[in-house]
Amino acid sequence: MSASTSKRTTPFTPRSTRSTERDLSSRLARVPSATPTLLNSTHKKYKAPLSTESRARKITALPTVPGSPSKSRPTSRAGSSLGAPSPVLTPMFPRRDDVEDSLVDFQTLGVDLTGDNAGDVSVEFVPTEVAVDKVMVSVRVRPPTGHASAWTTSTRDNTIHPADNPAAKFTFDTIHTSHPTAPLYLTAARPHVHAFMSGYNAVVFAYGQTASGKTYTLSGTPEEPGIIPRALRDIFSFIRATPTREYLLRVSFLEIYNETIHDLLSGTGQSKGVEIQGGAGGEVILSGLREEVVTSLASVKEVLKRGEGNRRTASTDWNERSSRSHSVFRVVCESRERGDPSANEEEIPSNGRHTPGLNGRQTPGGSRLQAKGGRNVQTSVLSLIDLAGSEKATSDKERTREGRYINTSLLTLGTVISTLAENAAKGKSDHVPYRNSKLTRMLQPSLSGNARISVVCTINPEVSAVSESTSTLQFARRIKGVHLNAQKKEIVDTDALIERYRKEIEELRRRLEEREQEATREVPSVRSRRLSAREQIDESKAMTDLNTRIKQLTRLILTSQTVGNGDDSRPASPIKVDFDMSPYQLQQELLTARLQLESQANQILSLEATVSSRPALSASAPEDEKDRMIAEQARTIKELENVVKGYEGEPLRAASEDEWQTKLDAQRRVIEEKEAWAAELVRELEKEKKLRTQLEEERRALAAFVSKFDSLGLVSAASSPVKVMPSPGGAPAAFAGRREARKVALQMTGDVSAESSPMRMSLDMDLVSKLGAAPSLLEQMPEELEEFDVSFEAEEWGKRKEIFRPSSKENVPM
Ligand SMILES: Nc1ncnc2c1ncn2[C@@H]1O[C@H](COP(=O)(O)OP(=O)(O)OP(=O)(O)O)[C@@H](O)[C@H]1O
Repeated sequence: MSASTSKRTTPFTPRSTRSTERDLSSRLARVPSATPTLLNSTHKKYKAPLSTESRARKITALPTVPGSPSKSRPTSRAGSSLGAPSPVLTPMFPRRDDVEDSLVDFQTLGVDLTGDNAGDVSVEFVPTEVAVDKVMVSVRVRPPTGHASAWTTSTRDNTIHPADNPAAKFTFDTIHTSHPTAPLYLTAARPHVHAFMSGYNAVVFAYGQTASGKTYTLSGTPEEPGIIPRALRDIFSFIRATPTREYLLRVSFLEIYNETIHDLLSGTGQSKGVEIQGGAGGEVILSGLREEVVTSLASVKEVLKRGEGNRRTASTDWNERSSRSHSVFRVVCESRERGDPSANEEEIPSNGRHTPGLNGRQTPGGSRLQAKGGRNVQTSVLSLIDLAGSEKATSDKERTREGRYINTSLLTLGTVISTLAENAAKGKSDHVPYRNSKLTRMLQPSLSGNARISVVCTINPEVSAVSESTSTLQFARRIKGVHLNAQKKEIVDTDALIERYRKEIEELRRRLEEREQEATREVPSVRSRRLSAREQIDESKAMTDLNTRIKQLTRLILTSQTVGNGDDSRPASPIKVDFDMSPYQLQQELLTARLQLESQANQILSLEATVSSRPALSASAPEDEKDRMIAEQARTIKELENVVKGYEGEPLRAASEDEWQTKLDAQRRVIEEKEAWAAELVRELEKEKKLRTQLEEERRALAAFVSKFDSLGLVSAASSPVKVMPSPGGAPAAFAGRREARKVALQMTGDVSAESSPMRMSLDMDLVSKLGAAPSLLEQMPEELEEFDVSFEAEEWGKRKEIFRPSSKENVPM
């Protein structure tokens, strides 16, 4: 959709003062695009689609726009009456070859038009029928705004001609020039709606230049409802007035935009696109198109509103809200005769239980449902089409592109109509180019003759639009020449939804009956002992599900007794409250009920657990046995209370104290053992400390001794004639040499035993480092011996005397 293209807000609101538009809006807000799927999802066992979307996928041949009844299905005897005129209705118009003479005077329809022209067309159904072999053509001239109309009309002889050219006269079935749509509806659409309800396919479409009033005619406004809302009201009136039949209605809404079909009910962005496929016998199948079952005027209005909201409209040079697509609102009606109209088969007891077969009552559905293979089902389709208007190129590029698609498809429609008219007039069978556009392809079965067709050609009264209006009138005249031969489709159709629902209801009732019989076979007390609470809940849930499903399906099938009267706000009976609910609301109700059931089931389970934890005592046990058990329970409770309160003197408490004392003693023993171990550790630690102190003292004494000894050694070395020369080992080697010399000297004096001298210990570097004592003498030497002269005469280096004094931080050169 182009950026400038907007969604159309619904132009349709019921006019009735009792209608609840707010109520409808709130319903709409809660209805998702795929409501029937939700509903199905909760009924896995007993499901049947309430929407035929899924059905379309399964059987691929939706009964959409059925063509000739040449389907390879068995036809009943009644099927042989295909194409025969309805025995109930008498043709209102004589068959005439001269289409110009085949005019309709709505005054003869027996409908009072002096009253309400806007909303409630009728409450009572009045059978009418139109000429069946010709397209009904009506012209509606939009009331002029400001200046005089460029056209002169006569509603007496239904003629129209340009105001300045009386010779160029056109004659049609009816001419309308007024604001109200009711007169137009009564003549141009109502007979077709009735034909549709009687089993014929019907098409009503509006054709005309842009801004000439097509949408106004089809959809209308809240004040002036158009053909679609009026037709829907009439459909429900028809059902109410026909007690001999039962009906199933489903609707779909699509648009053809830029030669692509979009499903207006599938929600924005969700549409996968609808494809046209050929079916058996010239049928056209719209695969992927969603159909929704409707059960009341309110529910169908909700669908209409949803679809209208999804239509593409935009402001153009000529129309502020121009339709940029062809829209098709389709109603499919399946109907069949009822067995005994006086018996209200749909009535279900308010408790939701329907126990047919019990107490000698009749089998569910009565004898009519016993017939194997079902009965004749009539299927017909009503298509209400708002075509996009032909237009010239506009200032907007996107609008021009759309306009080109619109004009092309309208041109194809014109060509198809011309060919058909020519074929009919001259008895030819020239190729008809249906496939040149989606619109004509989709309308092929209807345009081929198998539908009652009514066209409303809308005219813009402006002088500037005369040539476009003339072209519209020429199209209208051409289409009058198309020959129709609509046939009723009445066959034994096991695929028909109404038949499938009936069968499912039958099956569900049988299952329900079986369960109920099984439940009542056993004595309730025996049964409750045999089944656990959970199983009983499951059983009851399954029965409730069956009942709910039966009710839902039953409500989808409409009869004169069950269908609402079209009043949105005041249901006629408690059951009809549900009739006004959308499938989504029903689904929500079901979910809520299920949640309640679930929570009740949990409560029952917990109660069951409580009961099972109690001592088994049957209700029939002797009284003294009961008393004994009660007394025992009371004693236990008292003992427990005593323990809690710390009451003394009771044997129970004494036993408990002994137990705790034993535990306490054991704990004490553990603590004592741990304390002894800790004391041992402390003692060991003290020992270690002492040893460390002793070693530290020895180290200090040794350091002092070594220092003193070294100083003595150096003095004697200085006085010695032997010169100390740098050796290749460096200072460490020199010290090692001196140490050896000192050792020898000490041994010679005999003052100190080499074995017992602390020096030996201090020289044991490994031990010192292990004890963490001060570094060895060698390591300490640079700092501690600073006052001593440790310089060397470096005679070898450059043959000159030089004092080499290493810094305290540097290593002695090697
Ligand atoms: N018979 C009528 N009485 C009163 N107002 C009308 C009538 N017909 C059309 N109008 C008004 O004329 C305007 C254009 O009408 P509408 O939108 O129905 O035209 P359209 O043919 O559908 O145009 P498009 O093809 O561009 O969608 C609207 O404002 C509508 O209310």
